[in-house]
Amino acid sequence: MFTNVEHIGIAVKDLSVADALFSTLLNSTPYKHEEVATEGVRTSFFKINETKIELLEATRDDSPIARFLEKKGEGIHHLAFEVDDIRAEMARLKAEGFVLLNEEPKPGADQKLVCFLHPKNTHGVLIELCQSIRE
Ligand SMILES: CC[C@H](C(=O)O)C(=O)SCCNC(=O)CCNC(=O)[C@H](O)C(C)(C)COP(=O)(O)OP(=O)(O)OC[C@H]1O[C@@H](n2cnc3c(N)ncnc32)[C@H](O)[C@@H]1OP(=O)(O)O
Ligand SMILES: [Co+2]
Repeated sequence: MFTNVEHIGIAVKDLSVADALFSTLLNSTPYKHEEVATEGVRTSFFKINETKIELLEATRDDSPIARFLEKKGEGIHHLAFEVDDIRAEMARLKAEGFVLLNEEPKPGADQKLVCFLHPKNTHGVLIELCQSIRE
């Protein structure tokens, strides 16, 4: 089951520059910085009540974020939803014809298992499914 919007992912060229802007904008500071080497990204997370913003900078030229920036420039990169059972949702969505970009849940940032759906089947929006990893 989809339970809530978990975060909005924003691709940025320079994380420290974007951190400063979003800190001023939100009158807040990031609660976490985390590198996810498997994705070739460095992230910064802001939280306002239950709303999370994930800023993403590429750490490698072959990172999805690097390619996105190359093609589209900075901007909203993906919409992440929290799910209660990522494997069940992946099987359900695959059966419904959505294209899973990873066949197995993979480690994400902020203590999550994640899966991405190809934007060609979701009206041009890259969708991420996130399930919290129980401590
Ligand atoms: C996991 C850590 C963290 C977390 O929250 O835990 C993250 O969120 S990490 C985020 C970075 N990782 C990913 O995005 C993984 C999933 N993404 C991919 O597999 C690729 O980026 C993919 C398949 C979406 C696009 O791959 P690529 O850029 O190599 O292909 P193309 O350039 O040919 O793009 C194909 C087609 O899709 C359009 N596109 C690409 N990225 C996006 C996007 N973010 N939103 C919407 N559309 C996107 C691109 O423009 C092409 O469309 P076309 O009409 O053919 O030009
Ligand atoms: Co994300």
